[in-house]
Amino acid sequence: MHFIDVAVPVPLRRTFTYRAETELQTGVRVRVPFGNRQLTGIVIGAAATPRDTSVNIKDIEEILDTSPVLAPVMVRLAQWLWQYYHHSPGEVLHTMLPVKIRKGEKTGPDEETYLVPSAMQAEKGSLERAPKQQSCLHDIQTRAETKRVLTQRYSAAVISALKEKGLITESRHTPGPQPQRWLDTLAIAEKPVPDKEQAVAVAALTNTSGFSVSLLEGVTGSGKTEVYLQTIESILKNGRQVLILVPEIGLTPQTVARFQERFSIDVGVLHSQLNDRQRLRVWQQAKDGELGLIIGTRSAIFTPLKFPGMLIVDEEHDESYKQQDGVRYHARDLAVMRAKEENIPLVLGTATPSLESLNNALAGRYAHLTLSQRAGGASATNMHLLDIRDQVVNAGLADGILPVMRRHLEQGNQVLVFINRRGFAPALLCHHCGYTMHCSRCDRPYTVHRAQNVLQCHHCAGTRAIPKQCEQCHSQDMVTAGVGTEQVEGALAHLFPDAPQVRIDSDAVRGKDKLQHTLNAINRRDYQLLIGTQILSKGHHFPHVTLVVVLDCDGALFSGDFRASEKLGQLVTQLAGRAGRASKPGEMWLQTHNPDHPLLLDLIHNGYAHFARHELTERKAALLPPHASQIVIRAEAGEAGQAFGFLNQCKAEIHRVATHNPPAQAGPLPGLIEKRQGRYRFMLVLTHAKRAPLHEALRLALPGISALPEAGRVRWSVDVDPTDFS
Ligand SMILES: Nc1ncnc2c1ncn2[C@@H]1O[C@H](COP(=O)(O)OP(=O)(O)OP(=O)(O)O)[C@@H](O)[C@H]1O
Ligand SMILES: [Zn+2]
Repeated sequence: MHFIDVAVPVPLRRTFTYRAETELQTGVRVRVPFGNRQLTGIVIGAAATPRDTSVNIKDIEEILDTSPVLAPVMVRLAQWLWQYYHHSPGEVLHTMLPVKIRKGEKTGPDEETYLVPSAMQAEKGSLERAPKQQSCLHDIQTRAETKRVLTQRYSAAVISALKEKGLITESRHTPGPQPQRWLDTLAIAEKPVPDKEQAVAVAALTNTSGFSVSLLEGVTGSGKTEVYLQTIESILKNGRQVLILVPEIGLTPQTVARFQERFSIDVGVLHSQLNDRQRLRVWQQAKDGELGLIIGTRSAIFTPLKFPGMLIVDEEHDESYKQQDGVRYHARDLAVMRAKEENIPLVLGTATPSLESLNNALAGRYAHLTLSQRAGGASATNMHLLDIRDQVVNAGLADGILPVMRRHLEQGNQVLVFINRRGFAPALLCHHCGYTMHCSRCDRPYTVHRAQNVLQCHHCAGTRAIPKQCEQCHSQDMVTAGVGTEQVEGALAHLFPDAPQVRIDSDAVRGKDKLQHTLNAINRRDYQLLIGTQILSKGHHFPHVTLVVVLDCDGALFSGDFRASEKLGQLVTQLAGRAGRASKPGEMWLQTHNPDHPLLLDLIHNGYAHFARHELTERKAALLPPHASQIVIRAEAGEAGQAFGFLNQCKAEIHRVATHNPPAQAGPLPGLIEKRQGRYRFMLVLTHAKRAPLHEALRLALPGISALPEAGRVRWSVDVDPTDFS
């Protein structure tokens, strides 16, 4: 009799012991009874023989796999995840596995129709006048191919001719795995000669074996992608797989095409818009070692690899790597654990490192590679502050910026105007009584959207018609306050009627294709004026943009979020990086009411590298991450007192159990957005200079917290290494 530890899909923070006739491999799926249900679980390992064998330990009912769906490395990663993020194993596996695997469905590819050579031999010379048929027959004879693939290569007529001649037949079966299939087509296309720093980086990364983490800190346009391309060349040639993570909106067809074109291999692509079947297919192919290269967003970090060679996290500072619900994991941190478990190198690339990664590099825990020059002779963007105090400002545009814009437009170049707010205006108010139209579920002003003619709440997405009169005093004198992209677009159309313009925000470019078309049109120079939000700031290559204007950066200087200045530094630097990427030099102007602010001055004059190092010393002085560890417990409820009360009880419980070396507890504090969708939001912030005692305190407190009667009444969650305090 064997006792087995099984992770089952329930929200409890523990695994369960079952009995099996035989020993079971770690990572196989099993059907187990749970209460009066039957669930699909994953074998985590052998369990200790229970001390009290009289407790009713149930039998495993069915073993679903002959080989594990999760390799031992991935099982260890899962265990790390549920311990580190204090989550239930069930929820962790839910996050890690494709839906169809979780549901206990059959793994492996579906049956396919193959075209195979028949026993009949072609008569000599019979295909001489049909070269297409000859070549098709040749393909079929040399390699088993599916009908699907062959009909992409040959016309239906060619295939049916061969069938009629009795030279080929159809056969249906499940394809066996074709490990390292990419080696059949792998070829290296023409590539630029790396500059000195690129060459050093490529050499350093190519010479590592086993586990290591390297921070590749390369200014925007310095050719980091080229470094990845040249580094993974030898890895792919050696039959090893490479997994590349990119930010949510950095995964464009151009990115994928760049890798495909360089290597002439299939690239497995994983993003949130795939359906379950597509996702399972890539997952399975990667697991069978058929795909050499997989590029994906956050959750692609869970892709199994049969021949792991290297992990790359591009734009490692990007916020989209942190999941903000369920298991709130950070894909970059997970990549470090994954690389360690797989014993392979990890590359973290960015122009604007997160303070976490920078700190690790400066402390010598990560190798530090730098690219300080732009590639191909492009020069760095010049940055300037525009003091807009006492200036006339119209729709967010100060008088002083207009001649600068005109100069660039007259030279035929493109100008990018950045404003981080979509819609026409962030508020609608009554000019008579001052009443502001607001969403009652979130207690926040509605944003005015002129294009759709609605008011929209940006916190819950709720909409309503734009009222003709004030709800409070019935005056018809309703005015907007503040500026959004739509308003800037309208104003620019008046100011520069000859410059074709395009707006790029999530309203204007819904869907992946729309964004793609717009980006292509920009690079075809269909537009001269680009007005956009965050979407424009990341990774895109705009060779004709020579001027970037940031309409407002003052908000971030006075934010309640201690990461606001780091984020501002990253945003401004990435935006500056969109200008002057080709032969023409670029410049950037930041409109501000605070031209003497030391933060802005440091960023403008000394660049992000200096700015970030200075931020690190500030964080150290304030005992904030990465010089301390944090965990947040959040709670939401329809009544503010309920959420607040629950967190107070959490605080007391932590205080009770963490007698030795306890964490500092701040709160309960209201979230930066106090109310959302009718629920009040509070948080309890735990901070400790050391990670281990912080986690230990929470681990000890969680059973007591979960048992609180309030725990069943409020919506609460644990967020380890929080990045978002909204
Ligand atoms: N050694 C080189 N010689 C000539 N051109 C190069 C070289 N390396 C890269 N390039 C070109 O320079 C441009 C920028 O390179 P790449 O996209 O790799 O930079 P990046 O650092 O990833 O950019 P970013 O972080 O700003 O998105 C590309 O057009 C690329 O083809
Ligand atoms: Zn709302």
